[in-house]
Amino acid sequence: MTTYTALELFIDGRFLSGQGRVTEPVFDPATGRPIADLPHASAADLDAALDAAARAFPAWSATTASERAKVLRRAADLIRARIETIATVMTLEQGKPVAESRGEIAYAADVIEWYAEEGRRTYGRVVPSRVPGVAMTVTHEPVGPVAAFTPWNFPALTPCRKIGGALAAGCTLVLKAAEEVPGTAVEIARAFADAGLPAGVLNLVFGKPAEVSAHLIASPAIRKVSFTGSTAIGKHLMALCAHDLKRTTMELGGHGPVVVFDDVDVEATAELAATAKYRNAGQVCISPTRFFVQEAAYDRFVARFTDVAKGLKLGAGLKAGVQMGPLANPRRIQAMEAIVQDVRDRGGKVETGGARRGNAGWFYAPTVVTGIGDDALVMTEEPFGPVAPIVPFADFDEVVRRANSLPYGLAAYAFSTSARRIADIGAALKAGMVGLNTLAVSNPETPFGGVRDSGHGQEGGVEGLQAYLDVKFTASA
Ligand SMILES: NC(=O)c1ccc[n+]([C@@H]2O[C@H](COP(=O)([O-])OP(=O)(O)OC[C@H]3O[C@@H](n4cnc5c(N)ncnc54)[C@H](O)[C@@H]3O)[C@@H](O)[C@H]2O)c1
Repeated sequence: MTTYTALELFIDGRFLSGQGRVTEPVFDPATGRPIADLPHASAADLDAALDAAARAFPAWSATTASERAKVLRRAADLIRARIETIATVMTLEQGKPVAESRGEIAYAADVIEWYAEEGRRTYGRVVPSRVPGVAMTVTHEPVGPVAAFTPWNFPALTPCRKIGGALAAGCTLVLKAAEEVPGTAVEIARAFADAGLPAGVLNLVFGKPAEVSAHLIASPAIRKVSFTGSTAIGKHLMALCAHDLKRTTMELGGHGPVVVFDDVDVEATAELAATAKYRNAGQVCISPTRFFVQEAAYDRFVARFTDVAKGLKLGAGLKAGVQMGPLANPRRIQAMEAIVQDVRDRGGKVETGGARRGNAGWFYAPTVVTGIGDDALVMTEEPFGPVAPIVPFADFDEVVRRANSLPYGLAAYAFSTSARRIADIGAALKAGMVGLNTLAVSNPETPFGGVRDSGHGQEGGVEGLQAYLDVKFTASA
């Protein structure tokens, strides 16, 4: 019997159980059955978390960056030491293959460690003065208590990006993690508590998303909001933040174009693309999702991509050898059914998949669709699931126009052996992250974030730390 974890809130340094609180069930997406009850924070709990974050802020922001780094590094080490436990919890609640869970958790620990180090390098600068006798400096100060909202697709990495950046900068945090995947967030909070993080610096709450976000963002204590999720909710939260001009980081949806020119090794590129597309069952904001393949390479690309899709082993993520798990919630199943029905209604072709798999759980077959125009739903709406549209193109200018035609701008990719062409398309693609002859665009050291409807602000890299810092110019005579 595989064990899950005790679900609790974490407020002002204390773990609080569901006793006396409203709860909601958490499901195993591989079976569709409930595995635990999640306590919701009451309004009083949310106020306690806000109060704790506000009270802890003066002392935590005054702690030296190197002292903060020690706590962060200890938390990263504890997360690494507990990787098997946390990976099991994550796979049980989210569904992804346990090898993917392990990889994500190791990466999350690296992110915390990176922020610990980078926090010690927030130097500011001395500016050559125009006014004799007046010294001019630019320094950075933590923005204040932060409210953060994380989704269900990366239950460890996304919270750790926000926790790492905020804490390293000297901010305190109230985190509302996704209700689908609370166990991983609780395990992360335990690692920070065990690492000696002072009470109130990190608080973890759950509840009805709309109610919790409205409550937290309305608090004058909160000075910054960091959200990862859909564009529609991001816009809604920004409107709430406008009231008292809270700073925001918005990491929203994307629909990553992949442009494949006909001079590449077609089969190898198709294998790479398909493997990346179906990772985490396609529930990745930087997934390669709109495949534009030059005409001469098109048929071979579709054939090899489809072979990879057909060969993937589906199943519960804890089973050995499983390459793709279930979708994280039934909403994604409905979304896949709607976009594939739209393909059929338009006379498009389903090369493989196009249906649910199995009698239990939320499995959807790895799917490839062709024969559609750029106005098909699957081409205009982020699939956020295992459905891959592949369409042909003729020339450079045409494909640039089509790849840039959506309001999104998170990740974009291109493959060619021509150095000139790859440089040209890299410059032409409108996105916050561009992969040229690679699909790997996420590292702790590099900025992660989008443009236009994909949001603004970065997590990761120097920029990810600056997101939690205000700038102060001082002139001193
Ligand atoms: N950028 C990402 O990494 C990412 C991750 C997960 C989901 N998404 C987007 O979400 C869509 C599907 O996910 P969904 O069905 O959960 O969509 P959704 O829009 O209902 O929710 C997206 C996320 O926001 C949270 N949320 C919803 N309403 C909220 C509110 N009022 N205040 C604060 N948080 C709120 C949810 O708990 C969830 O984690 C996808 O199509 C994708 O665009 C993006």
